[in-house]
Amino acid sequence: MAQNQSDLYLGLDLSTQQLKYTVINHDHDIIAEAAVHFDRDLPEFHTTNGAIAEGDVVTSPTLMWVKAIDILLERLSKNTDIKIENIKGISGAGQQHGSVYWNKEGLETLASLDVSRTLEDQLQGAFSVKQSPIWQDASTTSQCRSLENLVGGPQGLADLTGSKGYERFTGNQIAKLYEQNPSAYDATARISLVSSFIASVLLGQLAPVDVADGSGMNMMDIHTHKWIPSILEHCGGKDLQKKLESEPVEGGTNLGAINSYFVTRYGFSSECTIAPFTGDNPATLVSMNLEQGDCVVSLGTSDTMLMYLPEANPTTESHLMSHPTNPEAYMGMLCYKNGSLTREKIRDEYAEGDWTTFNNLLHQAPPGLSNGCNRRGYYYYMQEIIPFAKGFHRFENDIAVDEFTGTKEEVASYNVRAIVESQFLSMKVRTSRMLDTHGKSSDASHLKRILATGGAASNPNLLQVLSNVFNIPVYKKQGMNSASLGGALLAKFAVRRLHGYSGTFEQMMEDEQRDKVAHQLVAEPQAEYTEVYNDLVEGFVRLEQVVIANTQ
Ligand SMILES: Nc1ncnc2c1ncn2[C@@H]1O[C@H](COP(=O)(O)OP(=O)(O)O)[C@@H](O)[C@H]1O
Ligand SMILES: O=C(CO)[C@@H](O)[C@H](O)COP(=O)(O)O
Repeated sequence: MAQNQSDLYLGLDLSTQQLKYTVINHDHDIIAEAAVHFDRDLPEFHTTNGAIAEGDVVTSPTLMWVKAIDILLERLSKNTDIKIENIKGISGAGQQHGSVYWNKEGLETLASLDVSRTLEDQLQGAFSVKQSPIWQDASTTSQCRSLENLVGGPQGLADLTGSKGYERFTGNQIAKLYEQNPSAYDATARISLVSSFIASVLLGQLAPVDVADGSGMNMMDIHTHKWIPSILEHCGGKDLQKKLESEPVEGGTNLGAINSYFVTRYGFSSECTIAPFTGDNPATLVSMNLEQGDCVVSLGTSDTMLMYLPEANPTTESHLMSHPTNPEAYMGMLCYKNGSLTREKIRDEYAEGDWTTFNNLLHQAPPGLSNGCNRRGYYYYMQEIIPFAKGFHRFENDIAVDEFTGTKEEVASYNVRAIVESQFLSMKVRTSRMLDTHGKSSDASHLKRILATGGAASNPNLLQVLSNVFNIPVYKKQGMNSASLGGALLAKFAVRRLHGYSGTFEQMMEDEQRDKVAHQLVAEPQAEYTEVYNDLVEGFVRLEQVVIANTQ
């Protein structure tokens, strides 16, 4: 099958609040984008922002994701801009760390789908655990400590797997199930990540975990990309190796052709290739076409900072993940649970639930929030990952206060500015610590640009503060959904390799991307404010220690 100008590639992204698709052509132009929004389009599953939270236990109904696939593919097949039979490959991404538990019957059904019925109808009984634990879960602290103890402490686990023990990481979620619900664990034939779950559905059989998403499990050797047998046994007994079925695979691998169900029901070509699905953050990284000195800030449901790293220097404060397309390289990551949803809380409380009002209030408060009184705010509506803290904490002249003092409008503007500044200051402080660790081996110590993405990157006011806090310009790329775009590019890479291409992913991007000026400047540092933020760092770190001590 030769390459053809009419060839298309499909990327999917099953993130926290939506399932999205992006279709690209041979030149990487975006032909179509759409999404199924879980709360709005599937209210019968009763999620809030795509999840169901019961204290620290946070899950999503697995069947909701199945139904979202039905709806998204139905919409895709009706999109007249796309000839579905021209889609040569599919890949994509999932919110990281979340897990899906298949029972034996479920896998059998998957292998023999009836084309006259929906996936939802057929896969209702397919899962031994009906609520999938997701990345917002914070209920596995004891499993994290136990796993760290097994390998000599947090740094020991980070040295082996790229990260210390984190509550949301899949190995700790599996260990909790193994300990607390042995009957459900025993009824589990196979375990998927959210990413490999979608690939499995499209293949009609279990798909392997990809190495980049596999490094968000606390169970994979970050250097060899293989499962660590002693950790598997600790988390899930002797059976876990079997439940994962195979070792993780590198991005760009051909997993096989799409299941005939999708050929007959939606008109896909029977030659359409399925490539490994990765995590939404690694997929975002590959969509961004990074140059030296670039980092990515994704303001989605979570806020993340992503960076290409040529060498492994694991720390206990950041994540080191395998690179999605370069087996020799790594992705450094910071992840904040209190991203968009916590900004929404402040918007709803102080800005009438409206982003324009939020932006006006942001401009009313002085940058740095001083103006005769030093104000600081730390906002962790959910149990934060870095730092491990919870609750809303405000300070005036270093003294803890329940609320800022001032008129109603001043108080509103202080809270709006305080949340935005404190979120970006935390990122700046931890980015420079990460760079200090990697500085010897990487050019990343000289960050030159931030490439911004995610739903909140549509707000230029936030990006201006980001630029001022980091003192570097902020750029954006075409398209709404960087993770599904990354998925479409990974699909193309896999198809090109299947047909003999021997170059790297980066070479493919260099040679075949038509629009070379893909990043647009959206904010430049304003000299009068950048100094303010430099001066704030010391006080920010000091008061953050008080917050951490108060929430232990
Ligand atoms: N104008 C805006 N200003 C700030 N945040 C926004 C704006 N528009 C959307 N968002 C945020 O974007 C978030 C969704 O981002 P998105 O990347 O689509 O999420 P995910 O991929 O995690 O499902 C919403 O929760 C919302 O708070
Ligand atoms: O936990 C992490 C990364 O470690 C999150 O970033 C999830 O991957 C969810 O992503 P979004 O839905 O916010 O894009």
